Amino acid sequence: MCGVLGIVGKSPVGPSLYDGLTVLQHRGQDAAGILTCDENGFVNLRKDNGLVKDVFFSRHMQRLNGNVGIAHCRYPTAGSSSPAEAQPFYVNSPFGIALAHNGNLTNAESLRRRIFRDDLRHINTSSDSEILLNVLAHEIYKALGDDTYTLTNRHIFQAVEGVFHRCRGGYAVVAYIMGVGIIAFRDKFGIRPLIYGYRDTEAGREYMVASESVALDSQGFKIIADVKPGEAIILPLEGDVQTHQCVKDVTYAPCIFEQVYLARPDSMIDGISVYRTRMRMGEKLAKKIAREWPDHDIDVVIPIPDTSRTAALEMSQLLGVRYREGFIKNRYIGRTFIMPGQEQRKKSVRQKLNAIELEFRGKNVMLVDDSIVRGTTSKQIVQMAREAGANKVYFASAAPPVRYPNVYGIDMPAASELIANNRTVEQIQEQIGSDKLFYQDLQDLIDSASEGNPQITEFDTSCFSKRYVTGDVDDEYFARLETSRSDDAKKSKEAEPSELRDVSQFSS
Ligand SMILES: O=P(O)(O)OC[C@H]1O[C@H](OP(=O)(O)OP(=O)(O)O)[C@H](O)[C@@H]1O
Ligand SMILES: NC(=O)CC[C@H](N)C(=O)O
Ligand SMILES: [Mg+2]
Repeated sequence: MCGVLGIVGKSPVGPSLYDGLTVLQHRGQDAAGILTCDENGFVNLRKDNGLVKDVFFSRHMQRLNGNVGIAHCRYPTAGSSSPAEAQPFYVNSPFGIALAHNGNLTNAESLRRRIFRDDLRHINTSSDSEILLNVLAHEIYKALGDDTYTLTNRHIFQAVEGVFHRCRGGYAVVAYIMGVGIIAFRDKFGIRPLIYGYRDTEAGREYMVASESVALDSQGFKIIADVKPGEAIILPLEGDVQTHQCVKDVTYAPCIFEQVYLARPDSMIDGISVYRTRMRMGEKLAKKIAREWPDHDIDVVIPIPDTSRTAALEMSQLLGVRYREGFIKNRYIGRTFIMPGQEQRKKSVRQKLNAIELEFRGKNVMLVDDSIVRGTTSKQIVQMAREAGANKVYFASAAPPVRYPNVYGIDMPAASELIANNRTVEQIQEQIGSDKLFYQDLQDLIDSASEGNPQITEFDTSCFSKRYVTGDVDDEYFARLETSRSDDAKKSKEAEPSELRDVSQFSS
C-alpha cells in the first residue's frame, strides 16, 4: 500500500498536497513526492526517501508552484527502495504525464519486455509503477492516432481502456496530464482504494482524489464517490468531473486487509466505515471466544496499540471483561509492519511499546491484535506481558491466520516469513508463547466488512484464503516473488552499490 493524492485547485496546491500526504503517511513511510505544474507549464518535482516531514523543506515547497499537482507516499512492494523509485514518475511524451500508483502489477515483467520491444520505450528503474506510466503514455499516444494535437476526453478514456487491457494486478492510479488535468482509475476489482470529492472556494470549485477519505475530510473536501472498479475519472483544469466505465465486466472485490490494518479507522472505503468494521470484528471474535470457552478466566482485555484498539474495546464489552491500556505506544516510532527489514521491525516493537506493570501483575490477560503476520509483534508482546508479571497470557487476532503472500501492494511476498504458513493454530500458539490463541473466522471477517455496505459481498482475501481475485497467480509466481522480494533477497540487494539514477528535477 502507498498513499496517492491529486488536486486540481484554483490557487496553489503545494501546501494542500503536503498536508494531504501527512494524513496518508500511515500508508507509506519510506519515500514521498509531490509534483506540481506551474502557470508557465513547467513541472516541478520533489521526491526522496523519508517521511513527508523529512523530504520537504521550505525551499522545496517554495518551488512547488501551481494550481494542480499529484503526490505519493511510498511503501515499496515492487522494485527496490532506491530514491529513484520514489514517486510520482514523469515522462515528457505525449504532452507530459506524471503518475502516482498504489498497488502492484502482477504482469510487470512481461509488460517491461513488451514496452521495450513493441512500444520502443525505456524503463530506467525496477519499479512497476514506472512501467504503468509508460503503458499509459503509450496508450494515449495510440488513442491519439493522427489527431496529434488535440487530446480529448474520448482519447483519454480509450487510453485507460488500453491500460486495463494490458495491466494485471492491483492499481489505484492518479496521473497528471499536461493541459488536461488529473485522471484517476482503479483496477477492475477495485483492490486498492480511491475516492474523490470537491471543495467550493471563492475562486471556484476544486477537486481532490486520494487513497482514503480522511485526506479529503481533513482539507474540507466533500466526498463525491469512490472510483469504481474499472472506472476512470477526469478532473479537468476547467469544468466538471467526467467519468467513464472503461471495463464492463468487473467484480467489486476490494482488499479486506485495508479494513483490518492498512487504512485509518476514520476512513470510509467503498461506503464501509473502517472503524465500524473493526468494531464488528471485535464483536464477532468475542462471540467466538464465548462460544468456544464459556467458562473463561480472562481478567482483563489489553489491546496492542494502535490498530487493534477498536476491536479490543468491543471485545471486552461483549465478554463483560475490563478493558485496560496495558501497553503505551511511543508516538514517535512509525508503524512497524511496514518497515523494510526484519531487524528494524523487531527492534522497533520494543522501542514502540512499553508495558504498565500494574495492569499485568497476577492477572490473566487477553492480548488483542488486529492481525498476526510475521509474528514479530506478538512474540515480543507475550514475553513483555510475562515479564510484567501476568499470570496467564492469552492472545486473540481480529483477523484469520495470514498464511499466503499478498501480491497486490502489501509487502508479504514470502510465505516462509509468515508465522501461520504451514502451521496449525496450536503450533502458532507455541511459537508466540501464549497460553491460548484465538483467530477470527474468515467468514466473520468478511461479514464484518460487508455489513458496512451489503452491496459489497466479495473481497480480496488472498492472504487468508489463497484465492487471488485476478486469477493469474500461481506457484511459479510465488517462487519468483520469494527469490526476489523476501527479506533476505532485499538485504542482498541493499548490499549492492546504490543506484545513481535520481530523476527528480531538484533533489536537495
Ligand atoms: O505479526 P507482525 O509481523 O508483527 O505484524 C502485525 C502487527 O503489525 C501491525 O502493527 P504496526 O506496528 O505496524 O502498526 P499499528 O501501530 O497501526 O498497530 C499490526 O497492527 C500488528 O500489530
Ligand atoms: N505499496 C504500493 O502501493 C507500492 C507501489 C509500487 N508497487 C511501488 O513499489 O512503488
Ligand atoms: Mg499493530
